[in-house]
Amino acid sequence: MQKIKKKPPNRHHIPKLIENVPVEYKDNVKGMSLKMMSHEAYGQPYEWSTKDFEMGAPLGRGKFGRVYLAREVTTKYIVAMKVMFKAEVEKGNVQRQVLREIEIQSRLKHPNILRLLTWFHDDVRIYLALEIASEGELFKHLRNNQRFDEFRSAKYTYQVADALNYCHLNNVIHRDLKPENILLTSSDDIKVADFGWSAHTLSNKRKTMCGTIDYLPPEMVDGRTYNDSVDQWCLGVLCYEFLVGSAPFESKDTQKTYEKIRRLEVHYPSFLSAGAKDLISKLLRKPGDERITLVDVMKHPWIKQNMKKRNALLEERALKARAAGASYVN
Ligand SMILES: Nc1ncnc2c1ncn2[C@@H]1O[C@H](COP(=O)(O)OP(=O)(O)OP(=O)(O)O)[C@@H](O)[C@H]1O
Repeated sequence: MQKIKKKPPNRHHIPKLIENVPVEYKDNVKGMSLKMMSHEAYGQPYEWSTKDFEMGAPLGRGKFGRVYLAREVTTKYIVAMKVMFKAEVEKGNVQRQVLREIEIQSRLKHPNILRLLTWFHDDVRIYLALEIASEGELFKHLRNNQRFDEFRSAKYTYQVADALNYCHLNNVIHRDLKPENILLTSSDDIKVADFGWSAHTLSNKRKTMCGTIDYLPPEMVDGRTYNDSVDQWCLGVLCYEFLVGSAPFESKDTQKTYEKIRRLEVHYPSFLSAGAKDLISKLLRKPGDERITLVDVMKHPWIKQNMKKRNALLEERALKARAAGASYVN
């Protein structure tokens, strides 16, 4: 059978592209789309290089990379540019993980997964042009707030479940979910990041940092084989940490943490609602096949009720702000 080649969108597609864009943003999105379509790189093979980007302020620093705000010269499109030194990558013996991060992250296209827009390298460095998540690490927000309320936790849990479900449908297991690997956008939406680092991060951090073993599922603690249900376990730990402010198996002593995980020793504080407890306990099951599916997480009554209440609350606030003549943005 002949393969039908999908044509990239062109100017005639603009009305369709901006169909669902809120009226106040239509002109901006239209302008940006036109600029992108007239770019030399549009729909063509193109060799990106540092010449295409103006580098701005630093956004953060990882083990092997520094991340900067950057702007594509022609379109003025803002990205987060992760710059890694080849020598450091080689010294850390993480070439495979970098390739994996590039390979996985550039093919996953989901609203709650951080997009790798393009990448290139020179003799010394590797550059990853990533979608911007201007609110940075979720971890920072969690520590600033101590814990999130149920509305916020339910929304984030839903978005992470949606992202993971998409990964699993595409045969990708994240394996290293934790608030440090989740970024937040200016519209308070989740972007799951850090793909391809899991194997490295776990084996490395297990020795060096106690914190990261808190998310290990029992099958990994015991060195048994595992499948994608490890991500459901991690989602249970994450949802607990959103609501309580610390991970359920956290302990000063590594061995104690392992023991708590093995014994499924979870303390549910009294302020947790019955619905939240129900969802977390359905994710934190020792046998992987007993863990609630990600689709059922998204349909769980606690998630649905809280998302509904949150939307109603936001609408009410927006209406009040509009009535007061102020513009309300969330
Ligand atoms: N797309 C992005 N948008 C905004 N800020 C970002 C983005 N990507 C990374 N950052 C910021 O840069 C920091 C470092 O990111 P990076 O991915 O290098 O680090 P990491 O995940 O901590 O490191 P590693 O992958 O080496 O374990 C992040 O903690 C975050 O604050």
